[in-house]
Amino acid sequence: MAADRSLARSWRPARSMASSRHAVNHGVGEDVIQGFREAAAEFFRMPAEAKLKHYSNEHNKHCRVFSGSVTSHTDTNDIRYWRDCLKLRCYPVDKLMDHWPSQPETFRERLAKYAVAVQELAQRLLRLIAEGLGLDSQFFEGDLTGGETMMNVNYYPRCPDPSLTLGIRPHSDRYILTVLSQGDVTGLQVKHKGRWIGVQPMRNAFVVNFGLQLEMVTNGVLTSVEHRVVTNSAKARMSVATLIRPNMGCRIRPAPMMVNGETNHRPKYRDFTGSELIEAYEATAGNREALLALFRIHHTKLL
Ligand SMILES: O=C(O)CCC(=O)C(=O)O
Ligand SMILES: [Fe+2]
Repeated sequence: MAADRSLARSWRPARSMASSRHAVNHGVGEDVIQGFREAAAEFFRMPAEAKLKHYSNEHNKHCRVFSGSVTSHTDTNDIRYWRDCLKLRCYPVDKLMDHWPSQPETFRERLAKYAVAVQELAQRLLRLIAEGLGLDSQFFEGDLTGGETMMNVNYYPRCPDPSLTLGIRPHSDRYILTVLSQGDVTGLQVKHKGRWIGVQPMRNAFVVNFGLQLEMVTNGVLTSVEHRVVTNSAKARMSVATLIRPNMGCRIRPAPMMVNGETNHRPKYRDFTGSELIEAYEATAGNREALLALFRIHHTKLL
């Protein structure tokens, strides 16, 4: 497929690559991206009462609005989180769209187009990642990515004093892959060699972030990206994160192709289910090191 070759040239990962990249030439139409972004922005512009009916802190709901975010267990100061989030399950669309907000009127139709296009892009990226790792190109298909896809539509209002707030705490995403549309306002930062570095927005490009599940499935070859969002006093910001998820009951383990008996290639992580991953993620507030520690195998050294 021509689009695949062009995406591969711009994107194909090497072994041990950096864990957050921009995807361009991705084949998702500007009308699809901007169409959904406009509908989502309109959702957040609705009066508080209209949004309030979706408000919930129940994690299992298919669609909910909430504000702020839990305090990271690594926070020692009193940071406030400056975010409203519309969190919903977005794919497969036919099964889930009745749960989505019915206002604004264009919302469901535009989300359906966006969710299908981004799902297809994620599948193409996963095939390229598998090939880049020397795995079968279909390696990630099936249980590892077969759960209902999640979406965070994040809205960060202008903040009078950004020094007192964060948009989102430092975290790695939990699953295989996140495809993020960050719009054209800065705010996303990734950790690189111990420092936070801003990811400059590129119109219509997607930021692709590797998640913790991918880090463990590749036995640490592809590392998950730690990221956070800072606020600003000049402009509100909106991002749309699409998270590809496993079937919750399936067993997840380092890919057999990536482990063997040699010291450097022993399995670094034990096997676990998608539900265990979620539990561990909640317990560690998405902190990469703390979460990986819960699944790490400690091999005894033979003298
Ligand atoms: O707003 C962003 O750019 C990042 C959002 C994010 O990290 C998330 O929803 O998990
Ligand atoms: Fe994230």
